[in-house]
Amino acid sequence: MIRVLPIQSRATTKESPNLGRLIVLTGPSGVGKGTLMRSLLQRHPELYYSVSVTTRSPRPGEIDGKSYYFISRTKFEQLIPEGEFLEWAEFAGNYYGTPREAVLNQINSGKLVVLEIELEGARQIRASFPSALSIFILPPSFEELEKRIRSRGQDSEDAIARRLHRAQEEIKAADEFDIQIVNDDFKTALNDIEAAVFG
Ligand SMILES: Nc1ncnc2c1ncn2[C@@H]1O[C@H](COP(=O)(O)OP(=O)(O)OP(=O)(O)O)[C@@H](O)[C@H]1O
Ligand SMILES: Nc1nc2c(ncn2[C@@H]2O[C@H](COP(=O)(O)O)[C@@H](O)[C@H]2O)c(=O)[nH]1
Repeated sequence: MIRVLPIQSRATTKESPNLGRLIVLTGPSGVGKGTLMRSLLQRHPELYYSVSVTTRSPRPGEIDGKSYYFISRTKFEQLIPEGEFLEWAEFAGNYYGTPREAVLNQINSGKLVVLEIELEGARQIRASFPSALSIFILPPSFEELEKRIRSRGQDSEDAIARRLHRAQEEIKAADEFDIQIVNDDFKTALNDIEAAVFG
């Protein structure tokens, strides 16, 4: 049986200096969130990266339990009412969610916990954890975003179209978040994220 912990509020976090903090990295698909995240984790292995649950099929090279926990739609839909997700959303035809218990345990043990998630989930986290640091990653241009999604070579034409369509809406929401960083020069963007998290 998995124990469901209460969601931490801003007040709880402020009153308990030993508690960790959530950091949310969001932005359109293909902007480079995952690549930036991996580099950030190499520089700072003390960060805890939350492995998400998804109903998407694994891409070549993706490992269950490391890239994602890959589960069926039926299983995901069972887990939602059981309160297993801190946030969840449907994105480009698949479900994605953040495992609640693992993340709350890490925060409670004082860790900085990093989530790399899409817009709707990031909004849910902002509502539940007002003290979370939220960072929106922007592409230098829409054309460059499309180039990056295509150069990754891992999505069907249909998936690319859905992701680009969604990206137009997501980019409009950038101002909702604490910090906006343009991922043009990779190292500059990485340094900017590092400064936002540790500065
Ligand atoms: N600053 C950059 N300049 C050029 N290419 C980049 C830059 N940052 C990332 N990329 C490349 O863009 C592609 C997409 O990056 P990545 O998969 O990290 O995006 P993402 O935002 O995590 O996408 P998704 O949300 O769909 O998982 C990759 O091929 C990556 O190497
Ligand atoms: N709301 C959530 N979004 C998530 C989560 N894990 C990943 N994502 C986002 O989904 C899209 C698509 O990812 P891909 O791996 O299929 O390219 C991307 O924006 C991810 O950041 C999650 O747990 N919750």
